[in-house]
Amino acid sequence: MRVSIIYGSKSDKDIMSKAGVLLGEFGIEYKEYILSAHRVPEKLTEVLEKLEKEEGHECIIAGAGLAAHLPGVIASHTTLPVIGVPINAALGGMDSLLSIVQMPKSIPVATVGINNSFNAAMLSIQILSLKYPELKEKLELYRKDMKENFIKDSGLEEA
Ligand SMILES: Nc1c(C(=O)O)ncn1[C@@H]1O[C@H](COP(=O)(O)O)[C@@H](O)[C@H]1O
Repeated sequence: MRVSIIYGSKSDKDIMSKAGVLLGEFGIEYKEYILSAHRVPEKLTEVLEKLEKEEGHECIIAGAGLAAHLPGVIASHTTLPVIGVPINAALGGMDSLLSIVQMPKSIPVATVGINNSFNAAMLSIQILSLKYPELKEKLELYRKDMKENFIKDSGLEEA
């Protein structure tokens, strides 16, 4: 099982790398690519073709800031699920959020919160868990631990 993490500039790296950390914890193979629909459109098409057809990637996480066309353009080239991460490069990230979430009918991008690449990874894991039962088990365990830790940390045990 493989996931691609694609982002528009090396300036997005710190935010987007958090997705890889979570995927790694779940034992999911991933590859990071810095690609831009605006700056290297031909290269983007080339890589997309390869990652789906030759490398068997099953889900794509795509992050970009400013006029964030990258996730939408990626979605237009593939039927793999694309999860968009709006990045705060200006205007608090609102420009990017709106660019990513407001896709025209037929080409959706599942959009998470601004800078929330962690949730993008989580959603990709949930999507893959439909196909891989061992992943579903790990997710259920993750949720159980999260709940227990929340109860412990917030003092709810005593309540
Ligand atoms: N939105 C896009 C695209 C695209 O959509 O193709 N390519 C780069 N970018 C974004 O531009 C911002 C500034 O990039 P630089 O820091 O390289 O100038 C980054 O957040 C990147 O994702």
